[in-house]
Amino acid sequence: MNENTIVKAENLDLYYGENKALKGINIEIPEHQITALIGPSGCGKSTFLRCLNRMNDLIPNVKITGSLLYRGEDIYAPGQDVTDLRKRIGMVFQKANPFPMSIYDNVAYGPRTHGIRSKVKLDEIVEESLKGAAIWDEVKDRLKKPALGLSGGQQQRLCIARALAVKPDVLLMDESTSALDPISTSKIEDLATELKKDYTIIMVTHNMQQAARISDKTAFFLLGELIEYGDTEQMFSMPQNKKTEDYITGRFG
Ligand SMILES: Nc1ncnc2c1ncn2[C@@H]1O[C@H](COP(=O)(O)OP(=O)(O)OP(=O)(O)O)[C@@H](O)[C@H]1O
Repeated sequence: MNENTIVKAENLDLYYGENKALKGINIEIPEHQITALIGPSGCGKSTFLRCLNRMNDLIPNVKITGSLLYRGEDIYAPGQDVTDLRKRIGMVFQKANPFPMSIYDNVAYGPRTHGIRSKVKLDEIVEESLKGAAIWDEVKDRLKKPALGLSGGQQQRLCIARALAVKPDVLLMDESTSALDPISTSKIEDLATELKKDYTIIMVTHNMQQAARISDKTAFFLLGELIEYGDTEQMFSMPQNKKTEDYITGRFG
């Protein structure tokens, strides 16, 4: 295993009932980089992402075989503490999903769940997380106002702040900009680039330009298989596989 590998899958298969959605995935994802997962609809990108913090546990009839390691630790080990795993591997979804409560309480929610009660400490975490998500200046005077009153782009950055508040190690982003306008998208892209200093980011995107713009590594999935994985620059300039080339040049997908 490379020394900077944070996530490693070996022969990972996933079945939804009879349907095999991931087929023998082998990948080593490095820390402090942005890894983009690309591929046509239904090829298994979100399924793979959800394996990493065991979001698939919530779906009935899922069977997983092979191995999936996070910092050398088996994500699917019987004794795995899933709450703790999800604290370390946080997720931001496609659609912003703030809780129907104040901006402050949205961000303080995770730390409170993990037992932090001190107001001074919570104030500090809320400010730090909102700054980390590049939304502090826009909301600092309305922290007690409902989060649902924010614009879509602001709500998504709030969700990123909420994810950062529990100090995760890895941030999973599932098409987190697909519902946003170009300005909000560009803010979140800048943010992701900024955040990789402190976090590892693994993102699903349908936007090829986005993958090319901000990711360091790209993984191309097709029908449940990982077809090609490597440095983004190399993949977009000189793909090794004909199927990758066809996809990134827009010949299918
Ligand atoms: N909850 C589920 N139950 C059963 N099958 C599912 C479930 N979620 C996904 N699948 C199936 O698994 C396969 C992969 O789906 P997945 O959502 O991972 O693809 P994707 O590449 O993320 O697609 P998209 O880009 O459209 O989000 C598809 O055949 C899909 O129908």
